[in-house]
Amino acid sequence: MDAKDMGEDLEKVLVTEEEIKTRLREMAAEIDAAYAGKDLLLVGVLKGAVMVMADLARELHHPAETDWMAVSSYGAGTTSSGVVRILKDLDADIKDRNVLIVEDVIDSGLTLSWLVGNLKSRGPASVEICTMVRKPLAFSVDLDVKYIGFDLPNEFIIGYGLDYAEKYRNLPFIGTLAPHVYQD
Ligand SMILES: O=P(O)(O)OC[C@H]1O[C@H](OP(=O)(O)OP(=O)(O)O)[C@H](O)[C@@H]1O
Ligand code: HPA
Repeated sequence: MDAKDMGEDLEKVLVTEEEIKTRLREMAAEIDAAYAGKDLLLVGVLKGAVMVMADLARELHHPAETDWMAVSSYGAGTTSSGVVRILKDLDADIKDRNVLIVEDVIDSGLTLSWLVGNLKSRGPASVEICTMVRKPLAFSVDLDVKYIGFDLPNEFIIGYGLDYAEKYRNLPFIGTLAPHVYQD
């Protein structure tokens, strides 16, 4: 799917496919340097992080392992409920392991603050966060985010894993939707 398939539904492109690729390469280089000679487990948060995980993992030289969690924090709408439930837990035991959480977006920060607390309670050697997008609301939450693709304004975004009612995850760029889509 691409911009031309969106017709009138696309408002604007905020981050192009090329910009995402370039930034991912830079982030992968930082992660390679930080974890050189160390164990590394990438933990993707389903479903949004699928694209970031797939592309980031392939940019890494590190033989990192991957695992997945599914948590529910958003319903079908566009605001966080703040209530987080584990829908699918990790397969791996993370005791004494270096965990790097991979996310598509940190918005209110509620999902990640809960997840970091949950993972830290399992006795890992370290827990860090890598996200493609961070939004300004997350500044009000005490979250140390080591690797950030892009800081974007407080608008609802779609593409590159990010959905509106499960659609538009398969866009190669990050953008916003025309207002009529929400009203239809
Ligand atoms: O910082 P927050 O306000 O908590 O929002 C961030 C969370 O919201 C999105 O997931 P979502 O619940 O939409 O599920 P999805 O990844 O399956 O789309 C995103 O992938 C993060 O996990
Ligand atoms: O802006 C967003 N878009 C899609 N999913 C999201 N989950 C949190 N914020 C967003």
